[in-house]
Amino acid sequence: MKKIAVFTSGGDSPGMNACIRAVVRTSIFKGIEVYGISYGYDGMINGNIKRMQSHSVSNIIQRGGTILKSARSDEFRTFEGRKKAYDLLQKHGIEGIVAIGGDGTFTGAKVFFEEFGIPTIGCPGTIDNDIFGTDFTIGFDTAVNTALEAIDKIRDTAAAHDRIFFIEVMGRDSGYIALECGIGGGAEFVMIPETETDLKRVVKSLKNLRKTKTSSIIVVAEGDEEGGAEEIMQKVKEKVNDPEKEFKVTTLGHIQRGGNPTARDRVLASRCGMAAVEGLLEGKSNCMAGVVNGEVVYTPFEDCIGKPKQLKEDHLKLIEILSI
Ligand SMILES: Nc1ncnc2c1ncn2[C@@H]1O[C@H](COP(=O)(O)OP(=O)(O)OP(=O)(O)O)[C@@H](O)[C@H]1O
Ligand SMILES: O=P(O)(O)OC[C@H]1O[C@](O)(CO)[C@@H](O)[C@@H]1O
Repeated sequence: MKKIAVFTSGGDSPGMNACIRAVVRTSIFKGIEVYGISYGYDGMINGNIKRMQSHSVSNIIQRGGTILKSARSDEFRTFEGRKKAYDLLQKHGIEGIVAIGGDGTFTGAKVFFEEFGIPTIGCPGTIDNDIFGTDFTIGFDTAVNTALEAIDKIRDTAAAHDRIFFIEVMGRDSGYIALECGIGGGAEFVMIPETETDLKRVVKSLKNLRKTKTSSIIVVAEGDEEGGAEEIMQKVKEKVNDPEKEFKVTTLGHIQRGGNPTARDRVLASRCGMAAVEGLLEGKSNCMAGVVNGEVVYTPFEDCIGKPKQLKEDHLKLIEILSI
């Protein structure tokens, strides 16, 4: 293999740059040419591709976002779009691809590999941590710490004014961020898409609030089946029906996707990026390089996408027991 390409796709995540850097520098170390595709699959279709050198990735390890930009591409979902992407890669003589992104990115990569056969390895770049085959995804640790910092600050006001705060964190289909910062932020309740939300229990607890505590922090993953934080707050407020109790909502939003990656994310990104290039050179394909129990592991895309990543039962129990 003499030429490979790397791109980032789906939602950006802190650590993607560290991963790009690892892919570029490992390739150069191994004596192969490396190309960067900008704007994910759209860039692959439109020919947004350029050769990268070691200096192309200087001074980026500490930066959030992605120097290769990211996009969600509708055209790549069509066979015609993917054919255009294949023709473009052929034109440049690309023999292997590193795809940095989430489960959608890997779904696209799997379809593309099955149709056109260009060897592809993924790196798990998403804040959601919802990918099977890696204990953590690149960006998750940073996102959780950002959310946690915000929750700590909100807690000051909650405590000072005896308020009930519903804090919405990201996670369209996944409760990992909510659960982790709910534990770390000492939340009374965490509402996530993976488990049934029992609003009656929340209402009962808030009705009795003054007997035990004076304020409350409730973390809501945006994809909870009962709705977002605003909708859930309205439902709960109506049932609690107590004008003495003050309800507030804060939506953290994209603040969670930005910022300098933590040490954990930089190291994970560097390991996955290097492993992706090494995997391609060893003949691996149609799989993701992740880290499980401290070791690099290659997991077929099929499993990364198809197998659910189980939330830890003891994490759910922690919230219930420690918030009494
Ligand atoms: N079934 C599919 N066929 C072809 N391409 C797909 C398919 N599913 C997803 N893709 C491509 O992958 C891109 C990225 O997917 P998506 O928008 O779901 O983000 P993601 O990789 O899951 O990242 P995040 O977890 O941050 O949202 C899509 O915009 C689309 O171009
Ligand atoms: O920035 P966008 O395209 O609105 O995407 C937001 C989504 O991206 C994620 O951050 C990562 O998949 C989700 O948690 C969130 O719902």
